[in-house]
Amino acid sequence: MKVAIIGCGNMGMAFANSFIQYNLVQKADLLLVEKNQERGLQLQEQKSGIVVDTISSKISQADLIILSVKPQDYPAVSLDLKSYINMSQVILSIMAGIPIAQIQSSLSHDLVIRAMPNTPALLGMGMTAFAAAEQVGLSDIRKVENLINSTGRAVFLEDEKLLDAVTGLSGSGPAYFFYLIKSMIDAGVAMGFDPAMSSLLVKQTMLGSYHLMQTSDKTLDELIQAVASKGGTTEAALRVFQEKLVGEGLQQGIYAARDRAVELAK
Ligand SMILES: NC(=O)C1=CN([C@@H]2O[C@H](COP(=O)(O)OP(=O)(O)OC[C@H]3O[C@@H](n4cnc5c(N)ncnc54)[C@H](O)[C@@H]3O)[C@@H](O)[C@H]2O)C=CC1
Ligand SMILES: O=C(O)[C@@H]1CCC=N1
Repeated sequence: MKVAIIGCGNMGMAFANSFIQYNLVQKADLLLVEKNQERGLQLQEQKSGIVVDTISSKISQADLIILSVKPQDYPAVSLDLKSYINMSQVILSIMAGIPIAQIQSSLSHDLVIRAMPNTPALLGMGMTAFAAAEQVGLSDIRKVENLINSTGRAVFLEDEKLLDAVTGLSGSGPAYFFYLIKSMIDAGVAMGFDPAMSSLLVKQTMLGSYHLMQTSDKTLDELIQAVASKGGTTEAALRVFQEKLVGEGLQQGIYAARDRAVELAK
């Protein structure tokens, strides 16, 4: 399969490297279109594929074209791409917010799949949800799903609109996790630990808790109760979280991310 990736930053290359690692795409069949000169040179040194800096007739040979530029850069990309695209090519967009219909009309092209991955894709541990235009056949959906599976887990959504919620939940989700960990490490430092010790205490706690959650029969509420002794320390912390509306704040943040995804299409 020949694949072209337009925009070879964090996510574009997370995808490219997974395809190569699992032998789904050969390096000779991977066209990397990267506008930034410095980044292009870096990719050339890494020998991950054929690196070019502009969209040209070379792209017409690709079976699949992945759009992984920032949504704000898409209008310029679509103007260039429109002249080279051919009818049988499948477009896979991982851009936040931009709906399938908008991509179809800007490229005058039917076969569009839209996906929302996240950065653990760099390790093959990503979570991606995707939806497809009704014109895309099952065989093309399967091919794209196989590729996405090399970056982690994939779920197909019948309702494309939910992709904005996915963006707020799992697309941006890694940042929320790191934010939480950082806040805990900062609290450890404020209580007198050096940063390395605080980091160890927090990260191992999160790792162990994740595995406990995944292997236990208990619900999340029951797991919380198992830590929070009556009249004990955890209860004291949870009371403050409730007073400060930590849970609600987190939820409001997630809705704001979802709403921003909707705005990015405008
Ligand atoms: N970073 C993340 O956690 C996630 C990002 N996304 C989406 O993935 C897309 C890319 O995000 P990142 O990889 O984080 O951004 P990035 O900034 O790391 O990569 C974008 C790349 O596109 C290149 N570029 C811009 N205009 C170009 C053009 N005309 N031709 C060729 N290359 C061009 C830039 O030089 C840059 O290297 C965005 O649309 C974002 O919404 C989706 C899920 C998660
Ligand atoms: O922040 C963003 O816009 C992108 C989409 C999901 C994660 N990063």
